[in-house]
Amino acid sequence: MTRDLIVTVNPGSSTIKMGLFRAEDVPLRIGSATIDFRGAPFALRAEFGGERHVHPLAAADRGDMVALLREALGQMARHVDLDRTAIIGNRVVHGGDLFAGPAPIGDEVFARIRDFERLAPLHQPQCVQLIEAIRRLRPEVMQSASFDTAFHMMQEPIERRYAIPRHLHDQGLKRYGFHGLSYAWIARRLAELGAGGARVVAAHLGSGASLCAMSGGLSRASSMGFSTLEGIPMATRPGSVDPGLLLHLLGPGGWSLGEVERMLYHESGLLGLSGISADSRELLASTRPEAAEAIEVFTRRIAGEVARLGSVLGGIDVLVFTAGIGENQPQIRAAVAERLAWLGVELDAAANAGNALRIGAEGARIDTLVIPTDEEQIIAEEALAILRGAGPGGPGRG
Ligand SMILES: Nc1ncnc2c1ncn2[C@@H]1O[C@H](COP(=O)(O)OP(=O)(O)O)[C@@H](O)[C@H]1O
Ligand SMILES: CC(=O)OP(=O)(O)O
Ligand SMILES: [Mg+2]
Repeated sequence: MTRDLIVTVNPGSSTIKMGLFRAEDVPLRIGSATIDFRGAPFALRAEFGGERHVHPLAAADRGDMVALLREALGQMARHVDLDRTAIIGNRVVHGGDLFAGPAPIGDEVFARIRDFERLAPLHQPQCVQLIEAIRRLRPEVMQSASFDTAFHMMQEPIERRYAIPRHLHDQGLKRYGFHGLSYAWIARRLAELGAGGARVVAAHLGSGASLCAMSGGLSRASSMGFSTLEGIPMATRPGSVDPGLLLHLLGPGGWSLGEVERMLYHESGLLGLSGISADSRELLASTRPEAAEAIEVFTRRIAGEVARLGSVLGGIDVLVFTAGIGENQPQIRAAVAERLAWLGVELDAAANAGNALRIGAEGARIDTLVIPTDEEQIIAEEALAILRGAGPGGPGRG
């Protein structure tokens, strides 16, 4: 049988997004499926050949990834023959400094991926469970890992330093940055649009959110650092907070480490600020002042980070919005743009309302773009490179 399919698996904080590609010279997407954890029962939203399907899933618990994945693959197999799968490409959020590119997942690489579980507790454990579940369900299929951190490894070393004692940096307590697969896609699209040489700040605003300064198609700085907590507020994460606040909770406040961790990963951000919802769509639809306040903190912090990243680049030519919120929420883009008018950001209201590619006003000093991200395409291409033995790899390949 010809094995001509690539399956991609992208575990995010609120969804697992899967892609199906035909292994041509450039992998061609033939379908998508998303396991959505927002709302019960869990559902698989799929699209094959332009047709959309919603399959409710019986599995009600993220804890049993084998059951969940078995069911999801079973539903997908109604649309496509999964026995033709040549490789499954996984998004792995944290690769530390060990992986500058994709790697085939053998025992050694898998062990290294597991070492980073504590550093990305919202993502890495789920990703480890998925890799294990695939090994159980499809042991004959090769798996590859595509790392969020890899794209940022080209940053100048000084960008990756915290102002803490040098020996801690040497132990790996440094800034890594995430959403690199998304930024790699954005960098490629910018090159296609003739903006490959521009000084760019890209804002990936999804459930997790970060910004990246890029020039020459490379990452120069990121708002996220050591873990997926730093930077701007997110759906349920606060972004940067004064570390003194955490010391206070852990000391005089009497909180346990687990309680602090839960607050930081699950109870803060838009959810914590509003007390209403982690979903920006619900906050924009709400008339409650707490909802407006949450959106305002979010947009102020995004604008502040754009300005900071601009200082790394020595100026900004292009501002890019991407991911769930960045691609679909004109009000949020408009509020950020308004705060950056002094820098030369100005939107065309109609283009912004229509989520157009070019949303900047004619003649504005900074071009503002909406570029839909495609992490799955990057994962599929890296998986194909691994399959063909051309991937750069990490330690202990295979
Ligand atoms: N039309 C939309 N479709 C999906 N998500 C949207 C839309 N509009 C806004 N969003 C926001 O985007 C977020 C999800 O973004 P996404 O990039 O898919 O996140 P993740 O990959 O982290 O799960 C949701 O929390 C929601 O608030
Ligand atoms: C790194 C991260 O926060 O990812 P996501 O936005 O997919 O949750
Ligand atoms: Mg995501």
